Amino acid sequence: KQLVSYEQQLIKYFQKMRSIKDNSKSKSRIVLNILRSSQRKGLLFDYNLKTGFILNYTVKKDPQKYNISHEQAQRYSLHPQSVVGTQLYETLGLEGEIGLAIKKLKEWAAPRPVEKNLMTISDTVYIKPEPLGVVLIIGAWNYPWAVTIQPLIGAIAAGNAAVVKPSEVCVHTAKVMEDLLPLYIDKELYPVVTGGVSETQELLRQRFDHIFYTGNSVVGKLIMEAAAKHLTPVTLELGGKSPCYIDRNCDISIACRRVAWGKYTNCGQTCIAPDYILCDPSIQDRVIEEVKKAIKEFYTDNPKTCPDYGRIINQRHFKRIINMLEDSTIAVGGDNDESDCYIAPTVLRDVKPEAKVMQEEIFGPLLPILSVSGLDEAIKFINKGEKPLALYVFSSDNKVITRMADDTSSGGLLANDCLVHFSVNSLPFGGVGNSGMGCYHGKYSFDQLSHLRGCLIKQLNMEGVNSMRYPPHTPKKLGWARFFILQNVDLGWVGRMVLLAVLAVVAAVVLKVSRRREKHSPRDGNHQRPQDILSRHLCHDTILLQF
Ligand SMILES: NC(=O)c1ccc[n+]([C@@H]2O[C@H](COP(=O)([O-])OP(=O)(O)OC[C@H]3O[C@@H](n4cnc5c(N)ncnc54)[C@H](O)[C@@H]3O)[C@@H](O)[C@H]2O)c1
Ligand SMILES: CCCCCCCCCCCCC/C=C/C=O
Repeated sequence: KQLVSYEQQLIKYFQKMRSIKDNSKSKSRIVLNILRSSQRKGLLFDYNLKTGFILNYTVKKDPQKYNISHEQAQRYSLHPQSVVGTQLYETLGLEGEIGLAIKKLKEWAAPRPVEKNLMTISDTVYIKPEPLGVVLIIGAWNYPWAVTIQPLIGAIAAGNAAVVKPSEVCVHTAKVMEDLLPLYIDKELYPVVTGGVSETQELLRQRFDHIFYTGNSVVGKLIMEAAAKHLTPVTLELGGKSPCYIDRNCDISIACRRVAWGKYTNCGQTCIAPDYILCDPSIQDRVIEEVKKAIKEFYTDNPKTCPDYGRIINQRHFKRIINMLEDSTIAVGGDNDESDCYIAPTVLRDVKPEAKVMQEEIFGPLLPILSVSGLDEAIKFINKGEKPLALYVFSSDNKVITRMADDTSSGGLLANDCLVHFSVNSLPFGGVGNSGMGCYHGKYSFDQLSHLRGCLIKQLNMEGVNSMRYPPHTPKKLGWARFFILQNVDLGWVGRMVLLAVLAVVAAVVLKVSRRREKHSPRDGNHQRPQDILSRHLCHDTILLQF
């Protein structure tokens, strides 16, 4: 029944949409105008429930079609990962996010009651999440589905329209996205705009209600600058060098297998890949041996022919990464082939902080090891740099983990593993400082792309209670105000009813008493403390006890 009514609403809505004349100047302005007018119709929320079903249906019930896009992607080298790997790292998470949004949407979108003080005890006080309007989503190339569609799920759930701008670097994925998305979600509400820097800049000249950008920090600053012109809020999902401290006191073999997985997945082109290892020099050789073993276990003796080992996205990035090898000592790997954008899983030993590889985010399969004398020095080193997107610590000693958590700051912190926090949708995902601002995943995406509107609904009765805030202001009234405002209450349902009754009586009595006194005394005469009035006219102690 509900779906039929959505259907009817939609038919009416699209009829109206079609009648909107295409008279705007630029393409992006047309898109924005359409989105704005549709957003105002207030139909998005209902519509999105249905969209959610469709997306879910597509993913879960039509795997053949779903897989074809991956095979197609693979055929055109859309993504430098295996077909299965793409699903594991990219679309599995999306399925989870869609499922969660559908399951929780009503709960997330419902008004959220908040704590009240005595002043507002009889009012309805709540937060009402509402759509922001039109969101611009600018994706990056390294996990083009995950980092573009995941924010889109949040935007849809929160009732926004969204312009999706996939990265031009993964040119074929962008094309597939442009072709496929309109098959599943409405192209008028969620248009895909492809193109490079100039198209993105043209989009950025328009006024959006939120910009969700994933990419590097340099462009992040440009995005923020453009957004500032319209006071548009931004979410910046950036990168940086994510440190990995391996404590002497840990199972080095397991630690290194997990680090190798985190580093070499997608050929190191992961925003949260462990960028470099910090460890005591006494365990360096062991670390190298164990990482080497893990590389062989995951990618065979010849990673170049292993379908699970990726390639660097393009030759520009290939050259950038190879240049970083210049002043460091290779302990494992190092072989490469420019024509194939191949760089073997590589470990660098005894790396100095001044080395080239330590000057910027690596974003490739190089794993430098730097010596530190222990936890203190590791913390010092980490705190000298920018706040990273992820921070990894491997130790069997919980005190080491706690100290690392207490004495550093980063977007996320993971102990004894790598990457997996990205897949926990109850955790906020995002950076801090140079690694970004804002966060998403699960409910955090919904909240990030909603306006959390504070609402207080009062009735027009009980005016007596308000006299304490109306002029003339007197110390006596201030005393009452202090009493009513500073006491937060959470009495439960029964307690609230009792308190309400008591307050009504108090208010009535106080009002009556003060009116009688005002009749008999000058305007700013003897001040009496509220407590005195109470104790004289009511059973003071009983009331305080109830409070
Ligand atoms: N925090 C995260 O979730 C996350 C995820 C993936 C990647 N990253 C980070 O992203 C970086 C890699 O991505 P990238 O920046 O190479 O991706 P990219 O080159 O694909 O750029 C990202 C987006 O910015 C746009 N863009 C590029 N230059 C622009 C300009 N001058 N003006 C306006 N828009 C412009 C592109 O069109 C693209 O859509 C790494 O630093 C990585 O750590 C972060
Ligand atoms: C039981 C298997 C769980 C596998 C979970 C894998 C999660 C890894 C996530 C990788 C990161 C994907 C998106 C990254 C964006 C940044 O570049």
